[in-house]
Amino acid sequence: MCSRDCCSGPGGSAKSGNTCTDRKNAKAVSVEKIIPTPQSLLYPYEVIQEIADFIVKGSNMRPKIGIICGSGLGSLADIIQDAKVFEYEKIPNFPVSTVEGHAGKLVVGNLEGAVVMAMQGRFHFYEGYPLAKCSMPVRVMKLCGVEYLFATNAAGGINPKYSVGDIMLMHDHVNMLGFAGNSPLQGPNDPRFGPRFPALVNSYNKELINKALEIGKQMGIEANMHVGVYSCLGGPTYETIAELKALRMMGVDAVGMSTVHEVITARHCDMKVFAFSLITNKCATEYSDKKDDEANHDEVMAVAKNRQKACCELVARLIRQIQASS
Ligand SMILES: O=P(O)(O)O[C@@H]1C[C@H](O)[C@@H](CO)O1
Ligand SMILES: Nc1nc2[nH]cnc2c(=O)[nH]1
Repeated sequence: MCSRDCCSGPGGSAKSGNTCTDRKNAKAVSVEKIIPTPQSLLYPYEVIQEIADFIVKGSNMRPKIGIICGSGLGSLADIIQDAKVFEYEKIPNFPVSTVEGHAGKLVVGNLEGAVVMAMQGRFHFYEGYPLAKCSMPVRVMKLCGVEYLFATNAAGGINPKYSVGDIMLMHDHVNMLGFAGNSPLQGPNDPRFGPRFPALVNSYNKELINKALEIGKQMGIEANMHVGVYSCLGGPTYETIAELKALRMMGVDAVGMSTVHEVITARHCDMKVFAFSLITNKCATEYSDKKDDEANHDEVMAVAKNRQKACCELVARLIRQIQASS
C-alpha cells in the first residue's frame, strides 16, 4: 500500500514533483497498491509523536490549549507572548497552507497565563487533503499535552436572525461529509488515540459555552452573540439557494468548510472543545438577482479583519477564566 505523501494531497505532490513512483510502475502494482490508503493510516501514532516531540523540544513548552484560527482570524495567534513560531514547511511531515488568510504558521507561547499552541492556518478538504490530514494537527496537539481545543471559523449565517459580524458559539454540528461516508477516523482505529465508536453528543463543552456567554455580556456584545448549529460542506463552492434552504430545514444556523472533522478528532482523543463561527456573510435562502447575495472570500476576509479584536478578546478572556479555575 502506498503510504507516501505523494498520494495524499497537495503537500505530497509538491515534494514528489507530481510523480508517484507507484503510479509510474503501474504494471507491477498489485491490487492492494491501488486501493487508497485508509485515512487513519496516513499519520500513524509514531509519526504524530515525532511531530509533537519536534514542537515540544523546539519550543521548550508544553501547551495546554490548542487554537485553530479560522479564515482571516490569524491575529488570534498574534496576541501570544514569548512566542516560538514554526513555519509549516519546516515541521516534519506537516502539510502546507494553500489558502489566503491562512498564513501557515504554528505559534507556541503564553496567553493569559496558559501555554497555548495556535495554528495560523488550517487545512481544508477542498485543498485536496483527506479529512484525516486536515485534522492531523489536533492529534499533534493532543500528544503535545493539549487538553482544550479552541476551533474558530468564518461561516455564512443561515439563521435569519444572524447579522454579519456576529459570533455564533457552536453547541452542535451537522456532519454533511459524514452523511456522505467520509470521516477523519475512517480506517483501522488506534486505541491510543481513542475508541472505535466515539459518542458525539455533548461534544461542545457546555461550561465553556456558558463562560463565553458571560464574557460576551461583560464585553457588551451579547446582542451579537448566538449559540447555534454549524455544518461543514466540502467546498470550495459556496452554497446554492436550494442547498441553503435544505440546511436551514435541518436546523443549521451557520455553514462553512471546516471545523467538524477537527472536533471529531478532538473528541475521539477526549479533548474539551470550544468552537465559534464568525458570521462573515448572510446566506440568502430566497432567489434574487441581487449580486450582493453572492458570498465571496474577499468579503469573508474583510469582515474577519473588522471583528478580529472582539474575537481575540473573547478567546483571551476565556483562557484567563480557564486558568483561574484550574
Ligand atoms: O477556515 P475557515 O473555515 O474559517 O474558512 C472559511 C471556509 C473557506 O476556507 C473560506 C471561504 O471563504 O472561509
Ligand atoms: N460553505 C461556506 N463557507 C463559508 N465561509 C464563509 N462564508 C461561507 C459560506 O457562506 N459558506
